[in-house]
Amino acid sequence: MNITASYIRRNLQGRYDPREAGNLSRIICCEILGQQTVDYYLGKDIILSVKEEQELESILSRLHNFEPIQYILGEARFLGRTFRVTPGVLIPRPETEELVEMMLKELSPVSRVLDVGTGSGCIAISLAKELPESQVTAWDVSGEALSIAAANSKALQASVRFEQRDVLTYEPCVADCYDVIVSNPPYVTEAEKQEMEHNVLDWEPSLALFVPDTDPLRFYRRIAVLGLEMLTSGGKLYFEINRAFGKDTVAMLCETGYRAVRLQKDISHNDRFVIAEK
Ligand SMILES: C[S@@+](CC[C@H](N)C(=O)[O-])C[C@H]1O[C@@H](n2cnc3c(N)ncnc32)[C@H](O)[C@@H]1O
Repeated sequence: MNITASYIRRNLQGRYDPREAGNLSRIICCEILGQQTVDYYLGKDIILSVKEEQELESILSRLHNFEPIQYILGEARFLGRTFRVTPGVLIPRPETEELVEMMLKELSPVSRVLDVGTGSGCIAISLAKELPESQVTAWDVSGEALSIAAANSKALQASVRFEQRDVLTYEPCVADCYDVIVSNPPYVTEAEKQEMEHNVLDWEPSLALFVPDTDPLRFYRRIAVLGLEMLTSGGKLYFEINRAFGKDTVAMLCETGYRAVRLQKDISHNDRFVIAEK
């Protein structure tokens, strides 16, 4: 193992488990310090300039504070594309990639799609890129998230209309007509905070994460009600959900009048997606 990689691993010992420390060491050496991956795995040493040594110390101190590596890099990968991320937006998750992959298999190529709570824009932009004949609109209440999403859209040359909307208070108008509404809204209950890792709790935006214990389905219920007005007949809802509330979400959608409601598991066998038809 190269000297820098073993120094990084030793430095992160106790803060990260050995597998994660190894992964971080590879990312730092290859993606930040510019070492070729093959040289990294061959254990070749890197000669660091004084500036690079200082940069390495700064990265290690940020990692000691549990800052996610994606915020340190300033980017995250989602379905083969690179998205800019800052602590103003949620870091896109693999489960959300699964949601988009499922949608790409099921959606008509010419769809009017609304993404509620777009964050980095990962869902909306991926759909717009993969379904270029569709019209994609994306809402978020956070101005900071919208400006990052818009920058990502521009960098990836996607066509997405971004609108600042609070879905909890928004009243639809006649122009709101969609074939599909997708959302990965905040869904972590306050009670679940205790089980969360520092890198999420201390760094990712609370606005993107939490819902009150007393009303864990608040976003899903509101979007379902809006969907009754804003979806075309046969239009679909696609939700990413908290694995603890699959059955409750299905029951709520059936009571609200949706049909063909299905609950799907993610790759880790957790209840993770709910799809419904108006
Ligand atoms: C879990 S994040 C999802 C971000 C992104 N769609 C993803 O999958 O990575 C939820 C998003 O909902 C937004 N949000 C929170 N409250 C909202 C509200 N009342 N109206 C609209 N968006 C809201 C947050 O700002 C955040 O960007």
